[in-house]
Amino acid sequence: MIEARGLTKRYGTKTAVDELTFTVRPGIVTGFLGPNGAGKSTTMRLAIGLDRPTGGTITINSQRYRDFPAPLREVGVLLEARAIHTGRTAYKHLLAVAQTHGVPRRRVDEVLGLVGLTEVAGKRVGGFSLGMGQRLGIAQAMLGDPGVLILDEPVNGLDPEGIRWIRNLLQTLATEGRTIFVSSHLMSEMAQTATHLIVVGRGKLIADTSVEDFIRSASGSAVHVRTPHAARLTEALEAAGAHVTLTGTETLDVSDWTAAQIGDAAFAAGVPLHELTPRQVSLEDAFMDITRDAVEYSHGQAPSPRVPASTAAGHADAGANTARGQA
Ligand SMILES: Nc1ncnc2c1ncn2[C@@H]1O[C@H](COP(=O)(O)OP(=O)(O)OP(=O)(O)O)[C@@H](O)[C@H]1O
Repeated sequence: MIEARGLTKRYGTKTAVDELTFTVRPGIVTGFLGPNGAGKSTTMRLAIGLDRPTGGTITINSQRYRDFPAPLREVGVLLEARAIHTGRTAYKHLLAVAQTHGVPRRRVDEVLGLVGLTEVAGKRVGGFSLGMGQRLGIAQAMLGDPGVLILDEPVNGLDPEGIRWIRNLLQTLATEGRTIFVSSHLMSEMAQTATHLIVVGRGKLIADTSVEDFIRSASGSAVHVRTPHAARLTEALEAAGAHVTLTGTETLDVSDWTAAQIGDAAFAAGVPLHELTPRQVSLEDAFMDITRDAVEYSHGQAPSPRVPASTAAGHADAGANTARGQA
């Protein structure tokens, strides 16, 4: 279990992590999602003691990382930028790490087998492809057979086969009861790997939700309606139980009703319609929508008018602990 409570990290005037509170539970893969610069790497670095928080705490199994007598046995870590001695063979590299942490030699063979590198164990790491390098990084993280894994963008730059492999491995390791915390800036990737999502933007918590809830709300449809009598139609639809968002003087969005139902209700209320357009929202769109403010801020652009599609309403429903209001 990983627990962040009011976790804050400032670099000068820059707040990289801003009062983050979340819990990463064992037995499932938890995705840590956010656009570039959202504070994911910083949070992970704080978790493993590579940096000290300006405020708040982050603990692993109720302890700070630096208080573990044998951290390798508690937490396996794969950070984005890895420093590996490229002249060494994969076997020698892992053996060197194992020996400095009191891990028996046979465990090196085990982790090489686990990540499918047994055949190339005698090859120099310098000649490894990106995918092989990632496998080696994961082998190293697994050396101490830790109950917690923290992986920063492990599928970055991998081919589809490599992505599928990591995905299956993480799910298997989670099923064994481990805590798996894995960052990414791609929603579609996380949707297929993780069970739970923690979404950050500009260092703040945006959503803490199950992937299932996120998908259910994001893929819900909305219908865009234009009518010269928007207020009257809203009243009629709401009286009939529809969820309506007025988006302009003549426009509204209706979620969870079909275009036919809305058309019939408008006809019954004697309201003319000028437009009736169903909209489907993709997962990636939903993610872009909830992190849009954070991305715009980091690019220094003025906020554009929000497209009030079903994602906005969907997001509000998406998580048990949706925290957009604080962002
Ligand atoms: N050592 C540092 N000094 C100053 N600013 C930093 C430092 N480390 C990170 N930052 C800033 O903190 C913010 C969060 O960075 P971080 O690398 O944690 O984000 P991220 O979500 O991991 O992004 P990415 O996906 O691009 O790696 C960024 O604006 C970054 O420029």
